[in-house]
Amino acid sequence: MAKKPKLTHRQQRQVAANRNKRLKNGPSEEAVNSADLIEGRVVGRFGKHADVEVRLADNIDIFRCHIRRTIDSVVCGDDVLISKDQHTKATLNGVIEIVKDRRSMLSRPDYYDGVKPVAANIDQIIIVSAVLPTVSLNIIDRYLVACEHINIHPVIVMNKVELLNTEDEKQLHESLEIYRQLGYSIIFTSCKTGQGLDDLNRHLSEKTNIFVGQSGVGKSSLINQILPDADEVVGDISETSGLGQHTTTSAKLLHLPCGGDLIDSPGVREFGLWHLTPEEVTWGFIEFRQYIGGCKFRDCKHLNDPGCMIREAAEKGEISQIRLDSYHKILATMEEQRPSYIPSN
Ligand SMILES: Nc1nc2c(ncn2[C@@H]2O[C@H](COP(=O)(O)OP(=O)(O)OP(=O)(O)O)[C@@H](O)[C@H]2O)c(=O)[nH]1
Ligand SMILES: [Zn+2]
Repeated sequence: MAKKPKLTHRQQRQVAANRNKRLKNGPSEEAVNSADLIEGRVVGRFGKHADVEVRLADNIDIFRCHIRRTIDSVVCGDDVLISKDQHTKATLNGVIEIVKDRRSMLSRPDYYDGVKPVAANIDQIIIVSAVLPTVSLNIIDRYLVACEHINIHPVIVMNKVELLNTEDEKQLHESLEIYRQLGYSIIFTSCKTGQGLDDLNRHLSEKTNIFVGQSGVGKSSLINQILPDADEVVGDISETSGLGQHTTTSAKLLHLPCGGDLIDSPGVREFGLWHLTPEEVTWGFIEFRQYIGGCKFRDCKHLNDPGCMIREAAEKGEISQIRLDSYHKILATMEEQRPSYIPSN
C-alpha cells in the first residue's frame, strides 16, 4: 500500500486552492482529498506532460501526468504528489497536484522568462573536462562558481587521461592540487581504457547527479560507460537549442546501476554564470569567503585597491594567485557571455 503523504500547511492550502478552483470550473471535476494523493518523482518532462515514477513496495509505476494549472513549474527531479486521473480509463494517467519544496534547483537562460528551471533536487554536479587539447582551469572555475552559487556539490572529472604521457599527467596532478586543497574531489577517467570509472561510480552512487562540461569532453561517452542502456549519441550535437528559443527540451532522470541517479538533457548541460552578480562570483570562490567584508573599501574590486584583503591573502600565499587571476578573468568576460536577451544585473 502507498504511504499516505503528510502535507505541510502550505501544501494543504495548495490542495484546497486547487480543489476550489476545480469546483468553480464545473461539477464534473472530482474533488481531491489529500488522502488520495500519491507520492512520486518526476523522471521525464516534455511539452505539457511529465512522467512521474511511483514506487510502491517492490513495484515501480510510471504515471503520465498533466500538470495542474496553478503550479508554476515542474521539472525533472521534482518530488510531487499526484492524483490519479479520473477521466481516462488508463490506470497510469495522473495529475500533478503539488510540487514539494526543492532542496536545489538548476536553471538556464530562456528567451521568454529570463531564467527557466530545468532540474530540481540535484545533489551533485560532475564537471567534465578533457585533458587534451588543453585543460582550462578558468572553465573549471566557472563551473565551480556556478555550483557554489546554487549550493550543489561539485566533482571534477578529467577525462581522456590515457592520452597523456607520464610527465604530462604528473604536471596535471600538480596544477590541480589547489582544487584538492580546497576540498574538491578530482577523478581521472578514460572511456577508452576504463580507468577511473569505478571511482566515478562510487562518487555517483546514492546521489542525483548531472554532467556538465564543454562540447567534446566526453560527457556522452562517460554516461554510456556508466549506463550502457542510455544510448547517448557520442560526438553528435544533441540539440540546436540556440539557448531556449522554441525548443521543447526534454529532460530525463535515469537510474544508474551503481545506485545513483542521473538527470540529463541539453538544457541541463548548459548552465553558466551569466545571471550572477560580481559579489556572487566572489562568493563562489570558496577560499575568498573568509576575507569578504574585510577590505578597506566597500566596493573593493579586489584588484589594485588599497587595503584589499583578498589581494593581500594572495600575496601572502594564503590563496592561489592563479585562482585570483581566474576570478578577474571571469568578471571581465561575464558581460559578453550573457545572452543578449537576458537583462544585466
Ligand atoms: N581518447 C579518448 N577519446 C574520448 C574519450 N571519451 C570520449 N572520447 C571521444 O571524444 C569525442 C567526444 O565525445 P562525446 O562523449 O560526444 O563528448 P560530449 O562531451 O558528450 O560532447 P557534446 O555532446 O557535444 O556535449 C568522441 O569522439 C569520443 O569518442 C576518452 O576517454 N579518450
Ligand atoms: Zn578587496
